[in-house]
This record gives sequence, structure tokens and C-alpha cells, in this order.
Amino acid sequence: MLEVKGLRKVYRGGGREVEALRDLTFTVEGGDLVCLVGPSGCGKTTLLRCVSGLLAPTSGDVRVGGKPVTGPPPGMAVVFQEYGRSLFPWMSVRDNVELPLKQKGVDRARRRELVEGALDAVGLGGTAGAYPWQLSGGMQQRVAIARAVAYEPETLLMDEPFAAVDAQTRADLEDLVRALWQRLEVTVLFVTHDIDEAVYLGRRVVMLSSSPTVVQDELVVDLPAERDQLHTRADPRFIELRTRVYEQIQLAKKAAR
Ligand SMILES: Nc1ncnc2c1ncn2[C@@H]1O[C@H](COP(=O)(O)OP(=O)(O)OP(=O)(O)O)[C@@H](O)[C@H]1O
Repeated sequence: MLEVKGLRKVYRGGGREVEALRDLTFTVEGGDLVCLVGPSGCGKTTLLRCVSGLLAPTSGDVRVGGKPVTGPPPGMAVVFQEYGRSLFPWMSVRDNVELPLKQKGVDRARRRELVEGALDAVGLGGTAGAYPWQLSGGMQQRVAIARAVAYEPETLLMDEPFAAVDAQTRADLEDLVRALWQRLEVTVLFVTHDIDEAVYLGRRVVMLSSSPTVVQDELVVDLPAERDQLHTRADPRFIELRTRVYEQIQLAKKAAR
């Protein structure tokens, strides 16, 4: 379980103060898939950096599995937007996926098993020996997902992971994330500015206001668990839910003006 309580973050420096997060409170139950959606610049990345222990909050509390986060929590993996910068170009795909497992102290035989399993799961079984720069953007993002999956995280944070890939690849990767989530029973916090993506993927959607950020609204996505790009997106309930999220985001933007 992931708990965020009264989280506030003020950036200070160069004689300037930016209150990125004002007062954020929400919970992600163990095994849930929650999408966070909010307007550009509302502090989504700041929030994920606080949750992953990369940034200290100004005040408030972040807990993972009941323990306060003071640095990168064990059992957490993060997939960032910029796959190009998150993979090491001088390492093969296999070595990129294996590296965190070495750091975790997993033995060689188990490492091989986990790397193969994760690459197969993302449909890259045949590319273990390639280098990231030999792959398309979508394939590189699959490698980043494989690396996170191989780590066997309890919590997976995803920061706009598909923002830089084309629409067709994005749809495939969305389905991949849902399939992996269902199979691995991992707790997922997925950040996006794309309302349709949030409703399609999430079991819950948390909507953020513009900066300084608070939780604007939350909803449960009561669509069937088995989703597919064609039918789910045409479901009248999907359209109702996306309309509600859209309206809330518009309200949040107006309130900020
Ligand atoms: N290191 C920093 N120093 C000062 N201000 C910062 C810093 N990082 C972010 N900010 C400010 O905090 C606010 C939130 O930024 P953040 O990158 O978290 O938003 P975001 O929702 O992820 O943005 P986007 O959707 O555009 O990626 C912005 O006003 C930004 O300018």
C-alpha cells in the first residue's frame, strides 16, 4: 500500500520560490492500478520523485508498506518518460535489464531466468543481444518496462511512460501494462496527462488541480477488467467517465487562472 498524506513541496533557489504541491492526500491500495492525471506543470513529476524517495518533501508524509519513505524504497521500480536516457547505450538489452538484479544481489541463474521471462513478457525475447540504439522508441520503452518487471517490484511507478511513442505503439504498451499488472499483482501508480489513457488503464483515477496542486477529485473506473482498445473506448460508460475527468481538469485549470 502506498500512502501520501498532506504532501507539500516548495522549490527554493536563486531567490525564487515555487510551490509545486500544496496539499496532496491519497492512497493506493496494495495490488491496485491508480492513474494520476492533471494539467501540464501541475507537479506530477515532483510527486513521483517524492514517492520514489528521490526528492524530500517540504512537509507531509509518504509511506510505502507502512514505512516512511526517506530514500529509494526497496521493492519499488520506476519507468520514466525518457526511455532514451534511462537505458545505458553501451550495454546490451540483456545487460540493461540485468543490472538492477545484480545490484539487488540476485544469483546468476535466477537473474538469467528473470531477464528471459521479462523480455518474453514484453515481446522482446529475440532482442536480448541488441543495443538500445538499434531499437525503435517503442522497443526501447519495452526494455525499460522489462527491466522494471524483472526486478519483481511490489510497487511500480510510471511517469508518462508512453508520451514519446506513436499512437499505435502506445495502445500496445497500454495493453501490455494492464496484462502485466493483472499477472504480477503489483501495485501501480501511473502518471499521465492523457485523460483517455487514465480511464482506459486505471482501476481508479486521481485528478490533480493546477499548481499549487491538490487532489481535485477521484473516481473508480467501473469498466470490466477485461479491456480492449476497440470496445472499451467505445463503451458509453467509458465516454461518461472520460467526460467527468475532462470536466474536472477544465475546472482545475479555470480555478488556477
Ligand atoms: N527543480 C525545480 N526547481 C524549481 N521549480 C521546479 C523544479 N522542478 C519543477 N519545478 C516547478 O514545479 C512545478 C511542477 O513541475 P513538475 O515537473 O513536477 O510538473 P509536471 O506535472 O510533471 O509537468 P509536465 O506535465 O509538464 O511534465 C512547475 O511549476 C515547475 O516549474
